[in-house]
Amino acid sequence: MGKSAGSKNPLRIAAEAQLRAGGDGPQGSDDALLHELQVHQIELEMQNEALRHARIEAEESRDRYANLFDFAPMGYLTLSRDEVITEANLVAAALMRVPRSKLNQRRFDQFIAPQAQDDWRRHIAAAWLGQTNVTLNCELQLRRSDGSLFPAQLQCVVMDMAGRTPVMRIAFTDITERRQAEEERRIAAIAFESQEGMIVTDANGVIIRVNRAFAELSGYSEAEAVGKTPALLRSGRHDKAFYRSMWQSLKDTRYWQGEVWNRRKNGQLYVAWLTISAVTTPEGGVSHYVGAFSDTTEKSQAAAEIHRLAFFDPLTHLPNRRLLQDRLGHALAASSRNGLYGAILFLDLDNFKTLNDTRGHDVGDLLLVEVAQRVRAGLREGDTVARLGGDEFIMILESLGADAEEAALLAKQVGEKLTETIAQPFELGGAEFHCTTSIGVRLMSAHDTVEDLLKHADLALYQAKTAGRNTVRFYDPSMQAALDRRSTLENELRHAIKRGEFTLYYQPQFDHAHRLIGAEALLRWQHPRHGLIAPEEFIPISEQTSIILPIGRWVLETACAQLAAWSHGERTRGLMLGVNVSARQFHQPEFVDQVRHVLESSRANPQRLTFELTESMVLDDVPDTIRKISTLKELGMHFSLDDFGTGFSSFSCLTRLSLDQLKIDKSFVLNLPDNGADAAIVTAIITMARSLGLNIIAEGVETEAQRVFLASQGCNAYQGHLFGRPMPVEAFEAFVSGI
Ligand SMILES: Nc1nc2c(ncn2[C@@H]2O[C@@H]3COP(=O)(O)O[C@H]4[C@@H](O)[C@H](n5cnc6c(=O)[nH]c(N)nc65)O[C@@H]4COP(=O)(O)O[C@H]3[C@H]2O)c(=O)[nH]1
Repeated sequence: MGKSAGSKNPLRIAAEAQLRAGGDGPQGSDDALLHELQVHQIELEMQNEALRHARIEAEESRDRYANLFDFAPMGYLTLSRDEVITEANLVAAALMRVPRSKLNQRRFDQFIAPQAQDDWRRHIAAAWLGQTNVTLNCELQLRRSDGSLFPAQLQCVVMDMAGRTPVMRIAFTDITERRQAEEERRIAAIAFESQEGMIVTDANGVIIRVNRAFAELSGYSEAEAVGKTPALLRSGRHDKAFYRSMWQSLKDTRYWQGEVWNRRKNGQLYVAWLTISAVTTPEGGVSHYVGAFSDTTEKSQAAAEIHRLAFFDPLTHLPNRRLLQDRLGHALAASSRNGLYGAILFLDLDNFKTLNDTRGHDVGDLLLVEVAQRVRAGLREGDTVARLGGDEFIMILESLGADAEEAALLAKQVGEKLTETIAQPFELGGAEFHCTTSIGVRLMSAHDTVEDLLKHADLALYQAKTAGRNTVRFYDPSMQAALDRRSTLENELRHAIKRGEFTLYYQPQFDHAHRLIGAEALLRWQHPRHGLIAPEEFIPISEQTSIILPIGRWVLETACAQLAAWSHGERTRGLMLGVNVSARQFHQPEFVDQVRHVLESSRANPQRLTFELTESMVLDDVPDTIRKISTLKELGMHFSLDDFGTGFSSFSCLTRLSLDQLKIDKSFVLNLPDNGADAAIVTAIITMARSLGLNIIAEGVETEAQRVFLASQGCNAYQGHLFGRPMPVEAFEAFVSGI
């Protein structure tokens, strides 16, 4: 047992020191043994004391660990190799909503959501297979004991148990809040990068963030905007009061929305729909302002444009047919409320087609715009003026009076005022233009319908036109009868040729020395019931329905046959024969061949044949006219321009046409020589014809005074009642023999 002092352990040295301090040292061998025993006793006591201390420390440390284990902010579980929970802390039990005692011995996969089972199997298999003491992280959906689910983050580690079967420790937390926060952040980020421009300012209105749409809409980059205030966008279109009321609303309700005019960086103005919300702190103060705006310029412009296109005529900006019908409906309702008569006026420009055909559609459009302005200016504020299309305008005059006669008188006065205003010369593309109008009027009272009103006003207009134009006419039921007659005539016209109802009349033409030089062939329709019908009644109908083509051919054949017959007569063989050709007939592609064929089969001398063309048909297609005239002239034919002066043929156009003759329209001859304007026109026409080397003939010469004036100006041929009326061939031949 004895040991040398040099190899003594510290415990023994301490025990011996303690014994020495007691004063008893070893004297003999018994004493030495006793001493030794005493030393051992002291050593044992000291060891016991040390062990007691160690145990107390171990117990304290275990309690600390148990507390940490139980109250750590995470759930802790220990799983056996067969995944049974062998240990769980209180937080784990709380998270699973189950008492800790019930958690133990349950399989952990019972707490995994069904849809997460596969994931869990994968993770756990990897964990068992992988290295020990290495942490494996995963996020899984867990299922509480009450069946509710929650997202959790798990850290799993397989612990090496020093020879014993390894266990798995799992630490897990509920990440519901983190997930929600992430989701909200994602939504906020997406919302912030929406199509709307977004601005976030601090409580002082200094911009701290803007989104991409802001940069696109305003033209300012984020760097340019941050640090400034939204005054950067100001257009200057709103006054101080506007912004005052905006701030007041933000102060009162923490919210404002409305339309604002903003200005882009490039100076362009735009309309924006702006919403501003204040972000408040829990204490109730404002921490930020969030503004969202979208450019609504196009939307408001598009809405206005759609409205304009749907209800207004794009040329004159007057209401169109749709809006007119709507307004008429309102006018009728008003009339039934107040018992007052109104009127609708249907206005149509006389000769608009001629202007359009001769001066082009652009000039036609200018006239329509001017007319629209004059009509609008000539009516009261509340009256409606609409354009139906073409040159047709409708006016609604409301509340004219309780008495029909009185209302009719007022409507008539308005109509006459309008015709006067439109009769004032127009300045169109640098040239003066005179225009007249026809107006049909229909009184309007409560029991009328929109359809009837429009139909009757149209009939009245038709009557105004047939009454010689430039007039105002009221609706009269007899107009319907006239229309019926027109459609009957149209039907009958289709059969008139084969029934042999057409005939040609011949009107003589004389030269300045009163020698008969020729005749104009004028068509007549010998109607079985209505007697002789003048061409002005049926030619327009036949032109509209293309019946003019067989009629024109019949006229040509008959006239050529007549020329051929006259070539045998002493007094008739030298006569020229004028034949009217309609536009449709002339412009048909086979016209030249048709003429050639008729000339050949009739054996008429083309040198004696003059085609009378009107100005408007020539101008319809000038190249076609030039081509056809020159081909037919090669056969020896002549060409005369009929109704000259009513159209707008230009000097240069006339020179290109290789005409032989100009015919002064009878409307200019009618008031000669007293009407100064007509006299001036006639003089100008004659001078122009002479300068072009053309013959000139005046038609509609009824008086000697007219003839004398025409002769004094250099006119060298005449046609008119003064010389002879149109007559059937027999009468004409007798007329020729009698000269
Ligand atoms: N107030 C008045 N009138 C006079 C006088 N002298 C002749 N007239 C009329 O003036 C018209 C002259 O014919 P237009 O200008 O070619 O005008 C013609 C012509 O454009 C067209 N027309 C006549 N026959 C034919 C035809 O065969 N084919 C075609 N396409 N049109 C025809 O019908 C129009 C009217 O013919 P009409 O009724 O026969 O009317 C004829 C004739 O009767 C006069 O001194 N005073």
